[in-house]
Amino acid sequence: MADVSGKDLRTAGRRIARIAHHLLPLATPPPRPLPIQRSVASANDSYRRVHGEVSTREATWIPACDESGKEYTDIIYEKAVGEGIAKITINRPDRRNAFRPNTIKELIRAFNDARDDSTVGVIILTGKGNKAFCSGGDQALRSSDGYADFESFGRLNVLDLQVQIRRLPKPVIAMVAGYAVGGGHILHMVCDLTIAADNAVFGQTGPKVGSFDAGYGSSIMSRLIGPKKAREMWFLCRFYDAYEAEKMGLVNIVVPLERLELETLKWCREILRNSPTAIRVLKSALNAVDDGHAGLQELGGNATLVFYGTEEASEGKIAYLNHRRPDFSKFPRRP
Ligand SMILES: CC(C)(COP(=O)(O)OP(=O)(O)OC[C@H]1O[C@@H](n2cnc3c(N)ncnc32)[C@H](O)[C@@H]1OP(=O)(O)O)[C@@H](O)C(=O)NCCC(=O)NCCSC(=O)c1cc(O)c2ccccc2c1O
Repeated sequence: MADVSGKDLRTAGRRIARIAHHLLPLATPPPRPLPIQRSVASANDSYRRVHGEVSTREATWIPACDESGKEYTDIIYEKAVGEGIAKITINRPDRRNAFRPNTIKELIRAFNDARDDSTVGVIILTGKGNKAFCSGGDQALRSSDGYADFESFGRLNVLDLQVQIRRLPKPVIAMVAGYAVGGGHILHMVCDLTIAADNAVFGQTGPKVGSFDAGYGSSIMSRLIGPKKAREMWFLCRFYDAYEAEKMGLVNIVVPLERLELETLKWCREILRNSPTAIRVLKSALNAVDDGHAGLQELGGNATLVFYGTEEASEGKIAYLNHRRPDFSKFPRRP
């Protein structure tokens, strides 16, 4: 039997007592919990003491571009100075920010840039002006095979954009003033969060104008608001105000129009205080089931990405490069 000193026994005793304290039912009844409101408030207070207030000041936006160096005509792409926030604005206000294929191509370029820019942690998607976030596909350009602007064939390239937003490893926040309808409503739904102004209006119009989105536009909506409400929204094509949308779970918060950007910035800054890797993995985890194999692939890719940073993964690579057997013996096989 191994030698066990009195000190070892005392240390073990203290450890057992500490663990038991967490596991056993308490002999005396626990103190009554604080009313929920007060305990949340005091938790928030202590968070604030350590981290400080989240700033609600305006951002300084500067124009951004992507590596193609091409000008944008249908969108405005900006980054906030020193903040890690990118803002992408659909800029066709005279058409209620309806998108044409070129708009989508520009959006895809800007989102790609924001994804690859490691100084960017959160992306805001919005529409120019207060009347609309986006009114969907430009119906004047609709042809028998999609939407066509400068080309002789049609496209439904907004579907690529939807997938891009879902897979983008950074939170995308829809900042909605005015109408988010048709394909514009689907765009806000595929974003991670939606901050709505009190003048926001949400709805599908497809069946009214001879269209439908049977992809994310249906499945994600059903997830967000439930199958019955999703049927109501698609079959009746009614519009809903911001508060109804909030009640349905379509939006995270409704704020006065004049506070829309400041509130959105506050949410961005609060997210940016948190671990980017945790957020990245959580976004893919939250999408994984709904996105099927593609969702698992995204989540799995994140696991590999994190694993590559470990000594265990490096051992495999170094052994290969040095033409020797890898020695994984020192790495724990955790329970
Ligand atoms: C959004 C509105 C409710 C706003 O009404 P309001 O009264 O405020 O403004 P006006 O109606 O006067 O509009 C001002 C001006 O903008 C033009 N406009 C607005 N929206 C569009 C649009 N989507 N396309 C083209 N033009 C638009 C409007 O004509 C006016 O111009 P004037 O020259 O006449 O002054 C209201 O505008 C509205 O209901 N808009 C239409 C909404 C709509 O039906 N959108 C299309 C749904 S289908 C879709 O988006 C879609 C796109 C895809 O890429 C898909 C891909 C794959 C599957 C499905 C897809 C899909 O369904």
